[in-house]
Amino acid sequence: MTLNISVIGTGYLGATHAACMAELGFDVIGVDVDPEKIDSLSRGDLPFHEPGLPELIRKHVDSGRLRFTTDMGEVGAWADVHFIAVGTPQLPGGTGADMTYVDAATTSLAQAITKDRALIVGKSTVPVGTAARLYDLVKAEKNDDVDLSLAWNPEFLREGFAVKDTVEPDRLVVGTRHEADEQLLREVYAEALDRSTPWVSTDFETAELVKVAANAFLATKISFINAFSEVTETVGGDIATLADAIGFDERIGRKFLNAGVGFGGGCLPKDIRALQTRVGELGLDHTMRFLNEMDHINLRRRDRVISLAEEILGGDYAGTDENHSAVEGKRIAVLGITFKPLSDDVRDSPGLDIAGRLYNAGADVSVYDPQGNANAAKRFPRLGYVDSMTEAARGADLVVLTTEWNEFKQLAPADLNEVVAKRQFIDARNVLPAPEWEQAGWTIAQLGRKFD
Ligand SMILES: NC(=O)c1ccc[n+]([C@@H]2O[C@H](COP(=O)([O-])OP(=O)(O)OC[C@H]3O[C@@H](n4cnc5c(N)ncnc54)[C@H](O)[C@@H]3O)[C@@H](O)[C@H]2O)c1
Ligand SMILES: O=c1ccn([C@@H]2O[C@H](COP(=O)(O)OP(=O)(O)O[C@H]3O[C@H](CO)[C@@H](O)[C@H](O)[C@H]3O)[C@@H](O)[C@H]2O)c(=O)[nH]1
Repeated sequence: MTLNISVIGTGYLGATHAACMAELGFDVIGVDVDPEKIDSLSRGDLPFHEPGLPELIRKHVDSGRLRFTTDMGEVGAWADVHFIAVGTPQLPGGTGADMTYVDAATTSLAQAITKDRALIVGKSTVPVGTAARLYDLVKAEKNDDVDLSLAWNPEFLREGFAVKDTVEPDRLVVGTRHEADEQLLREVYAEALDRSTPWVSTDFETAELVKVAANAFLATKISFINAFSEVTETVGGDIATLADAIGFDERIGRKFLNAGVGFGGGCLPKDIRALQTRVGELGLDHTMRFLNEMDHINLRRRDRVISLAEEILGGDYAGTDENHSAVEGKRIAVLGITFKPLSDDVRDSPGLDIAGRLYNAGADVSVYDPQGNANAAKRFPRLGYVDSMTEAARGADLVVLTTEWNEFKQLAPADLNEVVAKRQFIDARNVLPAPEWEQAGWTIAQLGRKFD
């Protein structure tokens, strides 16, 4: 018997998971409360940017193996395995995770299930203790005629590589309370298991904690190198060489040691905050206090870009008095508004934060991003969004590179020499060859390098 699969929540995670499950040969229905998203996906159109995913969605919508609906009743009567992939954003005005969506989705799903046997599988990133709570909730919903259970299977995909990470994950982690639930998940992931993908079978708490531990570790690596950036900016030295040199040690590794304007996105920042909040609720706030420092190091990188802009644009006056910033009235081009390349996601994006702060300080800010303009404009409509790098830089007193898209990494001084008003650049991702720019008459500041 082939399994029918539903995915509840069709955002970055859910739409990817649904399409990849269809690619693996299952019949899949994606469910969302957002009718516009469902209409778009039903036509085979992906409402966000993720390389390789539009082709997969279209392929399986056309083949009939992948459908989308807003009707929970439809999947309750149909699917054997239901993945929960709804959002767990930071609470408005708080630091903990907003569990409203996970709770609502799980409750309405459990009520809608009418099959004799079904398994609900949590994929969203949640505070430890959630799976046990939802397990009780789900069990309370059904009488003994229905064999309804719950498992936890956190997701580790990266935006920009979501399809590959889903189809060929580094590892699969499943938290279950029953052998039969684990066996069912082994059927779902049979293809990855055939390729000897590590299979970590564990309890609910470990499964939930593995996810937040992984993100906390990644955030720590980035902030670790960025803390050294603050030192090299003061004493001199080269942060990229330092990262290369420690990265040669296999115990450390070079990945996630790229110094720059730090981490953003819909995951790392909110997940380290939610983890601190959760351990605080458990009376263990001292254990994760270091993450508070990681968060601060990260946010200080954004401040550093603002102060460099003031320093460069202020000239001799170098900075800010009580009422005025040196960026006031200056034209600034911001290249890159997404939190990282290959995505249109602007959630907690360092580039958008910086562009907004420069605008609020009185600068005339012009923004170009290959994919992120539309999403950024929804959050910060007053910035000047344009369709090319050159348009953004035209007449600029300062160019700031905040996301390392390939087209920015390939930028040469000659592309902008005659376009800008002043040859002044902040490379907040350390991707340009500074000496070449200096030779072409540019003042270029890079994070992690001393700037005189
Ligand atoms: N984005 C990633 O790269 C990624 C990777 C791994 C894990 N995660 C985790 O996955 C979860 C989802 O993240 P995302 O980035 O896909 O979020 P998202 O905001 O892109 O998508 C969430 C979707 O859930 C829908 N939704 C909300 N309530 C619903 C309900 N009751 N029923 C059905 N649908 C509902 C929303 O309309 C939205 O389309 C989060 O917990 C996140 O931390 C995300
Ligand atoms: O050396 C580095 C590496 C990354 N970043 C920044 O860190 C952020 C996060 O990058 P990345 O982790 O690649 O993006 P996400 O798609 O948010 O993926 C993270 O968050 C997901 C959601 O939880 C997890 O599934 C992934 O495993 C985890 O990498 C971005 O702003 C990057 O610019 C750096 O500043 N320096």
